[in-house]
Amino acid sequence: MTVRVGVIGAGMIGRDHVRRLTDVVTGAEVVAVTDLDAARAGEVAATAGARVVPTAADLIGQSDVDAVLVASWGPTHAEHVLAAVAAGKPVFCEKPLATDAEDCLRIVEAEIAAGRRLVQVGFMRRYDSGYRELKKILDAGEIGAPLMVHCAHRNASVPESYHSGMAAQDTAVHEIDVLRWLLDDEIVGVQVLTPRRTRHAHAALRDPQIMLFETASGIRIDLEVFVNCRYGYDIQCEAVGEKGLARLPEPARAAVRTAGVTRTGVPQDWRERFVTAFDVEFQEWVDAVAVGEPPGPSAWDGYAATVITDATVEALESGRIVSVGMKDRPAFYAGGAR
Ligand SMILES: NC(=O)C1=CN([C@@H]2O[C@H](COP(=O)(O)OP(=O)(O)OC[C@H]3O[C@@H](n4cnc5c(N)ncnc54)[C@H](O)[C@@H]3O)[C@@H](O)[C@H]2O)C=CC1
Ligand SMILES: O=C1[C@@H](O)[C@H](O)[C@@H](O)[C@H](O)[C@H]1O
Repeated sequence: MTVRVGVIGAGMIGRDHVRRLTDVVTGAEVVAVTDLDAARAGEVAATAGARVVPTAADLIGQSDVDAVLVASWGPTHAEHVLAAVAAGKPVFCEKPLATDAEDCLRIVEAEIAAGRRLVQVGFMRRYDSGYRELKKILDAGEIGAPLMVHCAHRNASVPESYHSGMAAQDTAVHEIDVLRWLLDDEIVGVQVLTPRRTRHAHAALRDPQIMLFETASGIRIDLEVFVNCRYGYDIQCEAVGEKGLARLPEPARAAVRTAGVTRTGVPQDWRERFVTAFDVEFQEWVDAVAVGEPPGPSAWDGYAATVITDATVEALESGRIVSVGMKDRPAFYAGGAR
């Protein structure tokens, strides 16, 4: 079966996912695209031989749209996801599931009422081969019980519109999700430390930040978020356990030796670093939709990520240790932080 996809949002990532669904993934076809900017929608639709539809509501209602991809601005996600669930259609929503925890809960409730898993949130790191290798090592108990995890998330630079809260909401949200999944544990508390500010950050931006998370079982996680590091896009993760440690592999790159030095390139942005993870993420989503299986990261994971990022922003603003106030996980989403 070919999964016919309708796409809401034809901006930077929407355009890239249309290319992926058209040229990389098998078993999918983009049939309709909508964007507030009709010209942009037209341009992107043309690359896939799809048609332009005026609004998101129209697109979700099209009879030949089997599944929906939401790649519009974060504050619009909840409305589109709720409409897709109401129509009984599988929906892939780029992160965040919603910018507000209450909206995330509304989606959770709607999905439970629908009686089957329809929502997948775009946490692509769970599809990265390096993170998957780490997960296998941890699950097999090779390093013993994990005690600490040291992480870094560095971007070369960010636009002027990026504000201090986005370090959690837009950037650390990926670690928050992947660490819940890796450790099969819940984050229960957070503190944020602010070192000396880099002179490359614009005046109102706290950069870098050190986020300290504690899990329910007592694992301590330190995460450096540094979004003006200048040298490239760099993701680090090292789990230390009772009898060893496991470190996320560097992306494979040739080492060049010349003029007395060895050098290995650093990816320049997240698209380059996680391109294969995105490809695998979409192939697995399409395969799951085609056979009616439950998709990947759930609406519950989207809710958890938003609650934890909210607590992280509060910790940054207050300077205090903040407890994460998460509801109990419904049985519908049983199976750990997956
Ligand atoms: N998984 C990842 O690593 C990444 C995820 N994202 C997420 O993807 C989403 C989109 O980000 P970008 O592509 O960078 O933004 P963008 O601003 O480049 O594109 C968003 C597009 O959505 C359209 N749009 C907004 N509201 C709409 C609505 N109600 N109906 C139809 N179209 C609408 C806008 O006109 C724009 O063309 C965000 O939620 C962002 O957090 C973005 C970058 C990386
Ligand atoms: O999702 C992403 C961006 O929105 C965010 O701004 C970056 O910091 C992340 O590395 C990237 O994966």
